[in-house]
Amino acid sequence: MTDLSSHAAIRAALAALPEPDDAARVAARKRDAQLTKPPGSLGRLEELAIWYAGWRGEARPRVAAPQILVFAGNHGIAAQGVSAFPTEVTAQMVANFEAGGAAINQLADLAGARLDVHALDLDRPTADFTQGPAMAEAEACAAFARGWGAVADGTDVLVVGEMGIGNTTSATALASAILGGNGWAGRGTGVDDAGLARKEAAVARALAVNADRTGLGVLTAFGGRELAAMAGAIAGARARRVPVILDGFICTAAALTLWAEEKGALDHCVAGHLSAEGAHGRMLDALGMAPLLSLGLRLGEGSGAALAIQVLRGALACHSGMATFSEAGVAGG
Ligand SMILES: O=C(O)c1ccc[n+]([C@@H]2O[C@H](COP(=O)([O-])O)[C@@H](O)[C@H]2O)c1
Ligand SMILES: Cc1cc2nc[nH]c2cc1C
Repeated sequence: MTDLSSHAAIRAALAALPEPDDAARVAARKRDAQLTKPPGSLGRLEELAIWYAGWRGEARPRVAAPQILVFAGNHGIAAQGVSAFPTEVTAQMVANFEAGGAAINQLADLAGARLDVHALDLDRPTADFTQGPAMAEAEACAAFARGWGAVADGTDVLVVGEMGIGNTTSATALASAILGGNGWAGRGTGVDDAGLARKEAAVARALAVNADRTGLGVLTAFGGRELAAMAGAIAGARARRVPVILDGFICTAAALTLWAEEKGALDHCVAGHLSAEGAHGRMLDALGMAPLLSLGLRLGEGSGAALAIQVLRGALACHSGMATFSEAGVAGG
């Protein structure tokens, strides 16, 4: 069992994460060059397939066992009037996930994905981070470990999603602390101008009150448990050589904390989509990631990333299934 019981232990685990398999990546690139298409004509699908092949250690892989993890948490900061919805909605939506009634249930079914929902102490919200850290170190580490351990045996691509009223304020504080600058706050579930001003004020106070600017430090200070669990799942997937498709604003903010610790920590991740939450694109730019889809979604739950599983499948169907020029007797390859 990997020790994840402190920031120091998690840092050691992050430093030990595996790199992609170079031989598989080279073989996949060679195969791509031989397929019956003009070079580069499958656009980003080509690099996507080669990236996936490297992480899986196979030159002709397929996605057979996608997993979607949804983590739910409640936030002390929600009491500051930073969301358009009441905090009870977090638990109510978890019940909806369990009954099969949410958007992510439909998209998981469509992708043939296993869906696991982890509700993290919903009746015990994190502390209001305008007063001090949202979590104690041990609490954040426990949530991180829960995420790390939630990746199922046999999973070959992971989507991480979340549900948590107030968590766009948490994600905004993370982005502000790690990337600096202003303008990270957006409308989340649909706050009005006054709500947006409250979010901005809350984040400014939070940054003044919490001094630690390391990735794990800010995750503990501003993160909900669901953000810590998402970070843990993203890192835990890497430990198992499972590529990850990132979802929207909150998921990317959780991922950003790993990047702040180790610049290569997200090499096994792609951005599934561009959220309509205003600053998501800026966050992806900072990570050097281009989203696969841009559909104006701002739901969370892993919804945009779940749709992007099918884009990855398309890339691999072509890469692994197409004939080469010599196999098909097509001239010019
Ligand atoms: O994924 C996104 O980009 C996204 C953008 C805006 C809102 N959300 C969802 O809305 C909730 C947080 O919004 P809020 O206004 O309560 O901070 C949370 O449950 C998220 O899943 C998600
Ligand atoms: C209804 C509802 C569903 C959600 N799913 C993810 N975040 C959400 C926020 C709300 C408010």
